[in-house]
Amino acid sequence: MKIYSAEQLQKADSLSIKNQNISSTDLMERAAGLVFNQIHSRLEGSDIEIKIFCGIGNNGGDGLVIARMLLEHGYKVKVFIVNYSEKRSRDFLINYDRFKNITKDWPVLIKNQNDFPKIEEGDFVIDAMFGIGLNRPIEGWVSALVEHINKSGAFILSIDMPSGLYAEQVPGNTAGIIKANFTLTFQSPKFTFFLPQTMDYVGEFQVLDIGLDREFLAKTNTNARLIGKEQARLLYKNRKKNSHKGDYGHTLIVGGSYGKIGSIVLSATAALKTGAGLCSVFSPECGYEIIQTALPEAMVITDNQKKHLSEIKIDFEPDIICFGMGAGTGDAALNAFEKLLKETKLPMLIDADGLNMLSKNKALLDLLPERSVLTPHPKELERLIGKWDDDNHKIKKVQKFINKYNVILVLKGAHSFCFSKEEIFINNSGNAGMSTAGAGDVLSGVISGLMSQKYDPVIAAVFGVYLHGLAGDLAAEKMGYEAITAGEITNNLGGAFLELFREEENLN
Ligand SMILES: NC(=O)C1=CN([C@@H]2O[C@H](COP(=O)(O)OP(=O)(O)OC[C@H]3O[C@@H](n4cnc5c(N)ncnc54)[C@H](O)[C@@H]3O)[C@@H](O)[C@H]2O)[C@@H](O)CC1
Ligand SMILES: [K+]
Repeated sequence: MKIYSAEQLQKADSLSIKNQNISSTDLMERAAGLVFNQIHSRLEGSDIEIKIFCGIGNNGGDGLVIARMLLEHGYKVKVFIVNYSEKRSRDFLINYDRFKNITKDWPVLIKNQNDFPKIEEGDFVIDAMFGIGLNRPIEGWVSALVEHINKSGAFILSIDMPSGLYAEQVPGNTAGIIKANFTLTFQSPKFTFFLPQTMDYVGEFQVLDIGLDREFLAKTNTNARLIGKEQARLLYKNRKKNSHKGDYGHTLIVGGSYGKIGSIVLSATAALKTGAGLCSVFSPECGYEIIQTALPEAMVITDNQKKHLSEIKIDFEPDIICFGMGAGTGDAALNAFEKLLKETKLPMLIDADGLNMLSKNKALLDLLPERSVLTPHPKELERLIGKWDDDNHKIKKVQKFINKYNVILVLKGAHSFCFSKEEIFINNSGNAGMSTAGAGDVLSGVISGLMSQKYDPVIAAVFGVYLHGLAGDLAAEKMGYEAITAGEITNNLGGAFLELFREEENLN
């Protein structure tokens, strides 16, 4: 799903009005109608009082239409107009009058702190103060009102976006942003819904398709795209009936050190469970029995050194080399890595201590084979590219880095971001139970397994991250978050492939 910018959505908005021969008021009615349906289907006529805070632009206009529809369906509604300026939008004014025409309980104007209403824990609040039109931080008493709402303990539903949040940029100051429990957003999720600094303001979100101009949306390129099941399914490559293990490639996993052999076992298992035809593991000598016992399907080659890597000698050509898990960053391992980089042109995935070695010796970055995949978590990224001021700055730095070294970078997080030169792919699978030791090793194995099957490195990264998250979601369904271990993610990879093609039950 493409993630459009506020500017693109505004353009789509005006084009739709022109091409569909409707007024902007009609479009507002349509958008608000979809919000009403969602609320109505959940509240089912409940007699709870709904407090709606409307701004004076079109987000506020949406709020007024929702208020009218709720009132017409018998809900108890109290509308407050956050009257921060006299520049009311045309559609706000039209809907202000329409609302006043159907009730004697007219909206209450809030003009300063003295007008704040009482909001209690358990209240239901709709936030329709600001949407994509916000172009500067919320200040003064409006910011105090946001705090007042946030502190109330009420359930907060934001319309289009939490008021105070921008669509693309992290605000300099996070005071004055609504902390929503749920956000119903129009046409496209907004980029800030996925950034670590701002995602917590959004709560859960749902996208409502308000039918903006299809042609414009289809031909408009976006900087970022959200990857859910529908998008991931399209990335899957069928296995042919007439095939053998050689058709699915040979993954070589290189890493491990004394006490950290488990990491490469996890990666190798995940590569095989993702469909690699063959998998070899290169480890220090101490890994030999452990790997052969834990994973009889893998072949094992060992270093001359017992406890750490020192020289990576192999007498075959794998399809992908996955390097770094549990390898440590000692001089011997660093030399072995440097020699490997100098000698190979094979596609590579670099993870964990492989990334730390690159950070320790930046000259090695120039030796990376083209379109290698790097999979850092935030700390590893910071070592690699240096500190950043905020999430937008971080993204700019990553983009500069991947262009300079011609690599693909997966930044792991609650929503992992896959950076390619062309686009950012934001992953929408996975859960907090996956924050567990070894989950990253499994991810490297999954992506390597796909690369060995000749998935393009960008697709392998995007698809691998999605599958890994989906396997974690399946694990969570069976055992809850806390009991998920890295091995459980791997155990659910098969289920994740099946889940990709399971049709959702249509309850409508
Ligand atoms: N673009 C679309 O696709 C559609 C938009 N709709 C609604 O319209 C919203 C956008 O409406 P608007 O463009 O009127 O803008 P908003 O309602 O988001 O903001 C109101 C106005 O306040 C002013 N403003 C910005 N920052 C301010 C600040 N810090 N303090 C005081 N005033 C400030 C701006 O001039 C802006 O026009 C969307 O978020 C959505 O809710 C829907 O009605 C349906 C279709
Ligand atoms: K809002």
